Amino acid sequence: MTQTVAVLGTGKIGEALLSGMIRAGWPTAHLLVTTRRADRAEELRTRYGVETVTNAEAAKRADTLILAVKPQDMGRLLDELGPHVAPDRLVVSAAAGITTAFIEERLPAGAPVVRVMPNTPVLVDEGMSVISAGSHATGDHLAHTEEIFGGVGKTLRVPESQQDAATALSGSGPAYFYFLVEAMTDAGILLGLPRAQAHDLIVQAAIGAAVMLRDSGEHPVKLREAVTSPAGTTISAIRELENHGVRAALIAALEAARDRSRELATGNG
Ligand SMILES: NC(=O)C1=CN([C@@H]2O[C@H](COP(=O)(O)OP(=O)(O)OC[C@H]3O[C@@H](n4cnc5c(N)ncnc54)[C@H](OP(=O)(O)O)[C@@H]3O)[C@@H](O)[C@H]2O)C=CC1
Ligand SMILES: O=C(O)[C@@H]1CCC=N1
Repeated sequence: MTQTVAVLGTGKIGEALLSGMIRAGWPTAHLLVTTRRADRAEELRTRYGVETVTNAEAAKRADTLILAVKPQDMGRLLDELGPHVAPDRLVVSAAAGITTAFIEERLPAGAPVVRVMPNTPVLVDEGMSVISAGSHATGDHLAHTEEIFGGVGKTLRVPESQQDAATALSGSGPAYFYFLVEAMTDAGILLGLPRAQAHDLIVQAAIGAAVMLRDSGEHPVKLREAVTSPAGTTISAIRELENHGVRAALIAALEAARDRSRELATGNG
């Protein structure tokens, strides 16, 4: 029997997941969504043909509840949900920083909780979802979570102690690549190329590089060396990247993201 899944807080990541589940063949009759605003509910009904309900109704009717509100809204949502969640319901949180312990404290004793950090490429079925079990979640709960998120990309199980780091790398990860593309497109403008052409060149270089990274099995250093001819163009660029501390900047940036995820654990932000 198909289980019913509810997405609570259907914003950017909630909608990305919802659309992916529908693409993966999840029957819309077994999907529920909740929103804070009526106009957003209307938009989702029209776009996906899914039923929109209150959080309390979702808690009563769905077998699995996916919480996709901001970390700062999680405490309030759980206060509203807590009394309506039966102990056999699986609660999956996609919120950055929020621990399974934070959620468990606000649900009936023994409720199974799974923490997941997805990323926006779930929209194109190339997501990465990092999954950790709370203290009452079983192998079956993890497998069910993988079934949902595996339909829109890869999944990886990690101990919850690694979730803040995973959030810094893969939850936020796409943003760093968009930032690089934006900056490199600006460089193309400086070098005199039309913006559209600069954009296309950089995006195709990014796609080509990403596919080679994924499919060649080669270490990134090897792939970079193959581009870097003696006394050539690439090494001149690499020297500037090193001179400007780009490697150190990336390490510091991801450390800051990891620290911010830890701060969000309190739900106060
Ligand atoms: N964006 C991303 O790339 C990723 C985000 N996440 C996590 O996903 C969560 C959501 O992020 P994101 O989608 O970007 O944020 P959004 O603000 O786009 O989505 C959150 C949605 O939840 C709604 N909401 C808030 N409170 C309630 C409530 N009580 N009942 C129903 N709906 C509610 C908000 O409504 P309203 O519009 O009225 O505010 C909003 O539409 C965050 O916890 C984030 O850490 C995880 C991985 C990646
Ligand atoms: O920026 C954020 O907090 C969310 C979590 C990971 C990606 N976006």
